[in-house]
Amino acid sequence: MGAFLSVLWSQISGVREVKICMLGLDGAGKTTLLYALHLGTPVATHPTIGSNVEELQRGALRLRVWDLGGQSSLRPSWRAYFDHTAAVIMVVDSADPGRFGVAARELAGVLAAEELADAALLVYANKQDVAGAVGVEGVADALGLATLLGGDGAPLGSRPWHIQGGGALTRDGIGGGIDWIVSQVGGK
Ligand SMILES: Nc1nc2c(ncn2[C@@H]2O[C@H](COP(=O)(O)OP(=O)(O)OP(=O)(O)O)[C@@H](O)[C@H]2O)c(=O)[nH]1
Ligand SMILES: [Mg+2]
Repeated sequence: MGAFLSVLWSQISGVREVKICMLGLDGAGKTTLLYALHLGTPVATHPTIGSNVEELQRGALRLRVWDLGGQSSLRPSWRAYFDHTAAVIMVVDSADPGRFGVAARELAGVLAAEELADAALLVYANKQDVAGAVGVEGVADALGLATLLGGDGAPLGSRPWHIQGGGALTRDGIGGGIDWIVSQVGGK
């Protein structure tokens, strides 16, 4: 019924709502990124217990962005949010290479969910402002993105994906990441 009303509303108003799930390990910067996008200014954050949700308007698209708490005890509940998700934003702390392996495993688990079979993937290599942070290519390699998503025969098949570097605190690169998502989901 909810989905029916949503389709009806989009036909009447011309505005289409798109669901996005933002996830990643605790402390990666998801909540900071959500509010940098929503408010345009840095906010003080606390570890998220559960989720936050905000809407971003981009032309006729209304992006409903869910920010899911990343502590290990919360990760099993991510899947409850996946239905009807058009795009996933995986936020990675580029200054914490010791946890790239865990992030890669969590990402592989997420993308294996059948609800996300058609979802586009944006990896946001956050905290590029921190001295010694690993660059975008290094993060992509560490997560094994090309191998996981390399097309036919790859463990996770093929789907549109993109990696964007930047900083949620400095707001570098945040617009570019969202523009890419809009380019992927805008025509669907
Ligand atoms: N230097 C730097 N610090 C950042 C950046 N983004 C976030 N932080 C800091 O990282 C810490 C964690 O940020 P959060 O946004 O709360 O992290 P989270 O991913 O939402 O964490 P959980 O809610 O526990 O999953 C905070 O102290 C932020 O200020 C960034 O781009 N650069
Ligand atoms: Mg949070």
